[in-house]
Amino acid sequence: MVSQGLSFFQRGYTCGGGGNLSLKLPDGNILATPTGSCLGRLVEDELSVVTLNGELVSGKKASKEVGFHLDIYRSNAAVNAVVHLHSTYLTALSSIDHSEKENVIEAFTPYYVMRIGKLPLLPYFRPGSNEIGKEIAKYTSQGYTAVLLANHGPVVTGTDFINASDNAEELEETAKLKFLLEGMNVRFLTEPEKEALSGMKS
Ligand SMILES: O=C(O)[C@@H](O)C(=O)COP(=O)(O)O
Ligand SMILES: [Zn+2]
Repeated sequence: MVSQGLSFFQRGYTCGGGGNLSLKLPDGNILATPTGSCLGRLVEDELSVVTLNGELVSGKKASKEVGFHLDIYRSNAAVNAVVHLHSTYLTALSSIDHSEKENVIEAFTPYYVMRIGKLPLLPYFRPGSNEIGKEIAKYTSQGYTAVLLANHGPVVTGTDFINASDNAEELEETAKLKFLLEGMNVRFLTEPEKEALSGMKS
């Protein structure tokens, strides 16, 4: 988590104190980034360990978003890691008033289909609000890999921490491509092409 946080930071996927990370430990507790921490300067001994009910076991006070991380774990047993970033292109996308909110990135690459598939836009909530987790869980319980919090940024899950990180990076690059392709005659994947990729989850 420390090295991946630094990698996210160095490659511009996060800056300042934005974003938070968590993963499920073998004993069922959750390792999370402390509140106010910069992902580029995480300290191993300071990482927070909390129970699935949110009680602090060790380390510093956990992220103010640890509640939504826990709601996600409780919503879907296949999720073993959560990555929340304020990455530039996804945060820009989250700040557009989309009329269609069930999926704000129509697929134009197979990698997006294999890792994410659909990206719902959730309403705006104050960061740290208890309501965020309830809204996200409506989607993660159905198997969605990622959601976008309006005027805030992405929340991305994975079967393990590397998978969640790779999913978050692929999603940010897809959003970047979407903006690069703005106004161009994009060829979107057809339904049969998307169906042929189902079961090819990365
Ligand atoms: O946007 C926010 O304030 C939080 O969602 C966030 O990204 C950082 O909060 P902490 O994890 O509590 O530092
Ligand atoms: Zn945030």
